Formats: sequence, C-alpha cells, structure tokens
Amino acid sequence: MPDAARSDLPVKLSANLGFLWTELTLPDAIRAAAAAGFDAVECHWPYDVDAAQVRAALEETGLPMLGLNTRRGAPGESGLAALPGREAEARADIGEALDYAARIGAGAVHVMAGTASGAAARDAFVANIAHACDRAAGQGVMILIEPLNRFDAPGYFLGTTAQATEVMDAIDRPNLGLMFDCYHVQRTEGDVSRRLEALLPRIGHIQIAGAPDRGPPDTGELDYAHVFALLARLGWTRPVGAEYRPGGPTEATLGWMRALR
Ligand SMILES: O=C(O)[C@H](O)C(=O)CO
Ligand SMILES: [Mg+2]
Repeated sequence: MPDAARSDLPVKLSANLGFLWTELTLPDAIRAAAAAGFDAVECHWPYDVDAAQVRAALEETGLPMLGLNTRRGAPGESGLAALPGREAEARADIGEALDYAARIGAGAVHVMAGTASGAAARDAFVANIAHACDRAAGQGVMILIEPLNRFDAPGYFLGTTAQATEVMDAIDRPNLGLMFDCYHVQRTEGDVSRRLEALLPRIGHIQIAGAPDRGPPDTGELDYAHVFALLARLGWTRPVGAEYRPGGPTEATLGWMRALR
C-alpha cells in the first residue's frame, strides 16, 4: 500500500497480532500487516518468540510495535497485578514485559490485572501499577490499564472506565494511560463516543472491534466511520488497534479498511 494512500485514512491503524494473522509466526504476521497497509502493530504475549527476530521484522517493514501485555499467569488468572500476596510475581512479569519491550522498541506495556475484587485487590493493583510506571519511565514506555467486559472476562478486576480513572487518579503517574477498547466499553458501558470525548486526555491507546461479537469493525452495532470521524475531529493521531477475531483468513476481513479510507 503506497504511503500516500495510507495517509488518506482519517485515523492510522495498528494490527493486533494477538488476533490477526495468528496462523503465522509473529515476524511473518508483522510482514503481513505491513503488506496489508497497517501503519503499526501491537501484540499480546510475544515471550516465546526471539525478540531479535521480532525486531528484525519491525526494522524490515518500518512498522512500530505499539505495545505488548504482561503474562496472563495460570489458566483463568488473566494477569497478576491485582492479586494480593502475588506482588513479587506480578513485578517479575512487569520486569519481563519491560525488558522485552526494550529489546523490540515497543512503546507501551499493558499490565494485566487478573481476577480479583475488593479493597486488598485495589491496593495491590495501585501499588503494582505505580511500580510499573516508575520502572517504565526510565525507558520512555507508557503503562496501560484496560477495563475488560464482564461477559468475556467475568471477575476481572478492572471492568469499567470509571473504575480505571479512579485508580489512575490514585496512581497519578504521567506515563500511565487508559487502554480504551471500544468493544469492551460498548459491551459493558455503551456511550462510546461520549466516553471517548470525555476520556481522551487520559487515553493511551484505542482499540476497535465489532460489538457484540468481536468480529471485524464493519460488523455489529458500532459505526466506526462515525468513531473515526470523531477521533479525527478530536485530533487523535496515533494508530488505533484493530483487535478483532477474523474468524478466517485475516485478508478476507479487511474490507473495513478500504471502506473507512
Ligand atoms: O482482550 C483485550 O481486549 C486485550 O486488549 C488484551 O490485551 C488481552 O486481554
Ligand atoms: Mg483490548
């Protein structure tokens, strides 16, 4: 895709390689995203892949890696940052994610909270995220926290944008950002446009998918032509992450990119 055509997009796009091109190795998925015209990539858990190979694919394609996640922990845990008594493990995972981010030049780490609730969980989360921010600041990395919807992630500590902003106020670090996933927000809270407007200064990254089925952005009840026009009006210039389940070959689902161009 020529650069001139890409720059006509009202909003730049990042391919989430946790969901797109999962049949490929991570380096080859980066190449596929570049060939499809994405401006950036992001991933979930790259830890089994040699960071040098990821870095080589990023350099070869010129795509930035926007971010990656801390590990999920044991099956069903979805992260450790809000688990009282697991601080040492949570911080080891944060350190690992930051080290990997440094090796591939990634700009953000999403610290996963885990399944927990109550005051002790909040205290653990606030302390662990503050620790992550302080450690990340030295390498110019942003720490992201992301509310997940209660249907896909029942019991996940962080469920709403209101809860996220409450803990962000308590943590009070300049390199802490909200991961605003329009799909999760729509499933749990709705009012996506108004929430984007209100929360924009606190948002570190935006993700999209069709709702309620998490298919391509041109399926479901959210109108991303409207959302993209709003983001352009609000002056959002960073790539928006396409984090949807293609349900088949990714290339066959990219019509929405052409439609939004
Ligand atoms: O599921 C999501 O929306 C995420 O963005 C994620 O990082 C993994 O849970
Ligand atoms: Mg997401």
